[in-house]
Amino acid sequence: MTLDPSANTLHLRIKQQREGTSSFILDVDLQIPSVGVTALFGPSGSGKTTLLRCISGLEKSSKGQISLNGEAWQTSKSSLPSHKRPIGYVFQDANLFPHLTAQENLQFAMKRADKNQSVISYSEIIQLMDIESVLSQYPSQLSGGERQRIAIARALLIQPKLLLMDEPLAALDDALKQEILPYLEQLCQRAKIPIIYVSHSLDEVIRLADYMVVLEKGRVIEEGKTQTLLGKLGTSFSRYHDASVVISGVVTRQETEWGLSWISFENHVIAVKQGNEKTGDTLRLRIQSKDVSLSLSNHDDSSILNRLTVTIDDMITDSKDPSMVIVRLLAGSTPILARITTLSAHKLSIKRGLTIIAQIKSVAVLS
Ligand SMILES: Nc1ncnc2c1ncn2[C@@H]1O[C@H](COP(=O)(O)OP(=O)(O)OP(=O)(O)O)[C@@H](O)[C@H]1O
Repeated sequence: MTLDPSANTLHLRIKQQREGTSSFILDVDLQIPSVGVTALFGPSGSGKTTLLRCISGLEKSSKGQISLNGEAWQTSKSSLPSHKRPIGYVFQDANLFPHLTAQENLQFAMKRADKNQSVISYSEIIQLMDIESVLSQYPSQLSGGERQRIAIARALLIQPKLLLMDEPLAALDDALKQEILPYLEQLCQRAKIPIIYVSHSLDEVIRLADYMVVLEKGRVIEEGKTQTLLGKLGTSFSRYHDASVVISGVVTRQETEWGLSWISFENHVIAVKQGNEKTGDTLRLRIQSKDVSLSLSNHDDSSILNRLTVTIDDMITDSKDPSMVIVRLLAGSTPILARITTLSAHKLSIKRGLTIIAQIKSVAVLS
């Protein structure tokens, strides 16, 4: 890959070998979009945290080139020290100063702020993270979710050019995760800077990330737009039980008497439970492969509302469970995955090019 330092991307060409006994080598060559959220995904020990540490300048032995929108932070000849890199960092644990109130923690960050950069104002972030009522509390008096919201606000108040988030929800229980995710969604949609988000959770990645980088043993094995990668067969996550696709569509009809909105994409429509959306709004829908079944005929005597006429594009056996296959379907050019038993695939004579009915049992509205 050629490194074009003038382009509007975060360029990372990094080689880093851990000193000491570890044989781990991180070796990546990436051009990450300079807007939106990029998820770093991969098994434990694949090098996600090491990559974030290299970007932030904490790994002194890292070699290579790092630049954001043409501004070089590291070259083969020089390296900007960590404290001079305009980066906000959110860790798994909030790491707030315990002897300062939430507000004093934020004020401390504001003293470090880059005066030439304006990512977000104090009032905006207080409102976005909904932390006004807890500003006078000390960290020990806050819930885990509140602490993490203060930590996110603090990272943004230094007015960084890049935000790194290393499993920011990992230390929270499921209920707190669900509580904080909407704040993160809002933040990710409104932030004017690139965000790199490390997670083990496909659910978080699907909700938050526009772009995905999958690491394995220090190398990039998959990379691309989230929506495109999710619709592929043979990726590391397509065999997951919660493997899903994301479809963007427009609300074209609402039936309030039935509590439904109809979402159109290409020549297809999908019904979803009506929420706050209005006709004309664009929605992102998540369809899990386990919620899609296949039928050779269109049963309009079925309780399943969403039945799409699709074409079989491809199919693979789940390498971890040979009794299951994952079938890639095309609704127009939009991919949908179905996870069905190998026996069903055999009985239906599933093969490429076959026109078939995809029955979708459940659809989640993402945003
Ligand atoms: N301080 C260290 N000294 C030596 N080796 C280390 C050190 N920290 C991590 N490693 C090794 O570097 C490799 C990458 O670790 P890293 O923490 O970057 O992975 P990760 O993908 O973030 O994992 P996890 O998802 O578990 O956080 C691993 O093999 C790990 O054992």
